[in-house]
Amino acid sequence: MTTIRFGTDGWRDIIADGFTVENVRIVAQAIASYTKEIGQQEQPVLVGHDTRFLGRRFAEEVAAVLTANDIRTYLVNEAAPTPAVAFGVKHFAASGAIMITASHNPPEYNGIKYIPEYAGPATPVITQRLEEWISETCQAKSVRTISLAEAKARKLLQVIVLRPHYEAHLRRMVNMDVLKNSSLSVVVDAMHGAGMGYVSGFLSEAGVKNVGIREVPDAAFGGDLPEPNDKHLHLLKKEVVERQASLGLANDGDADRFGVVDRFGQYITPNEALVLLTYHLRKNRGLSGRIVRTVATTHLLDRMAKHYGLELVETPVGFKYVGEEMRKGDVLIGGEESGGASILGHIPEKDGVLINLLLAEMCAYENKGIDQILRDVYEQFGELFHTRLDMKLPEKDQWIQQMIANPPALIGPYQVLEIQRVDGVKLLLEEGHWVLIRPSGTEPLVRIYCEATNATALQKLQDAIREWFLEINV
Ligand SMILES: O=P(O)(O)OC[C@H]1O[C@H](O)[C@H](O)[C@@H](O)[C@@H]1O
Repeated sequence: MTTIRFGTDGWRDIIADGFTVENVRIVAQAIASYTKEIGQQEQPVLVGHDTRFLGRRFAEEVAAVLTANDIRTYLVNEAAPTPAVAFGVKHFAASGAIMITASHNPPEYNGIKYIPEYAGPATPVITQRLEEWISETCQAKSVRTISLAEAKARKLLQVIVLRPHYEAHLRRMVNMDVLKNSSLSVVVDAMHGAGMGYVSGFLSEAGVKNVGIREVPDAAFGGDLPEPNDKHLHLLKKEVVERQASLGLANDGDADRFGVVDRFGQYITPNEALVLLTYHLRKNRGLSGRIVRTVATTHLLDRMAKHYGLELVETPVGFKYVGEEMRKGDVLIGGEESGGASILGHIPEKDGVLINLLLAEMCAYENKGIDQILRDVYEQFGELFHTRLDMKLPEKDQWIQQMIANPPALIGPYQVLEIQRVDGVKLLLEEGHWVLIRPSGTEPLVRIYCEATNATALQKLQDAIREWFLEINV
């Protein structure tokens, strides 16, 4: 039997290999046992799924196990974004939610995210306890399950409509009037995921000219990955340019991540989007609070925090850590380099739908293209240059451990001034450049992030790093 592990953000495995009905039932049973252990069995549990292959079927299997354990189960009536399901946890005062999704992974994957009662990603303490319950469930072979008909007859199962509640909340978070009066035209790319119709529907309601692409469910994701990054947004780039739109907005498979393209079809990185949003929330919305970013996220946010007199908090990679800070309160924006963010007044979970709408709102407020606003930001705060290398190394763990224990004293011509070990190893260099080396928690990769205060320095850092790998023949 394959081991079920909760990685950076839930359990993911290949459908019919590790991700089987049997294993899904085991995870559901473990969550049922955990829910009872923490005394929350009287509250309902939400069950949602995205557009992946067999998503509905797996969600029903989960519901059958929860109800067999006498836990009231609210099964979401259709494919839904992870942030909508997380919002539903708060809205329905649930003890938590089980979301069937493998986020932006390839189509052959599916997975489970557990969202506890605070409506954000499960903390490592919780996932560790779940893993313990999983192994106990396997040993004791203690999975309970009943038919959905019986669950309904015993009034334990209810199919719920979630979307209007989440949309009502979005209307409170986004300034519809500003959008209404704008001359924006947007292309929205749902990448065949659960975000279908959410961003485009909201924009239409606000009277913003927009067109949706890849807004039909496709478990094969059109032969692409539902990952809204530079590599996978070629269609959106093309459509934005061809239609002479002012903005392109995308979401990943479960719509917790965002992706942005400017009017020239140029990709806007999540680091840039975070900087833009911070600027917008301060300048146009007059909001205040702490800025939370992961170790891998741009230090331009630090400059902005300093300028605005706001506290900056750094966390390890993973929105579970950002969310944890948000739960302490007073966070203006929490975000990460991989395309996740949330803001003040929202749930402590990354929400690609909300972020996309806020970026459109920003363009409407400023009456400018996102590229122009970015230039304004750079004029005021200076520009930083960043990149990420994802490396497949044969001896990954050994290499990383060595790097963490004995990092180099020099990277290219730049001396290491400070070593931090919050997540992997982060080397703060001369002139304000930095390099972070860490193992991915979701893929068998080493991630190397670099940020420099000028483009030449970034190139020198990248060259130096490539040389390390030439030495070990990768
Ligand atoms: O770099 P990794 O460990 O692979 O994690 C990358 C990302 O994975 C998931 O999407 C998490 O939700 C994110 O919070 C995290 O940033």
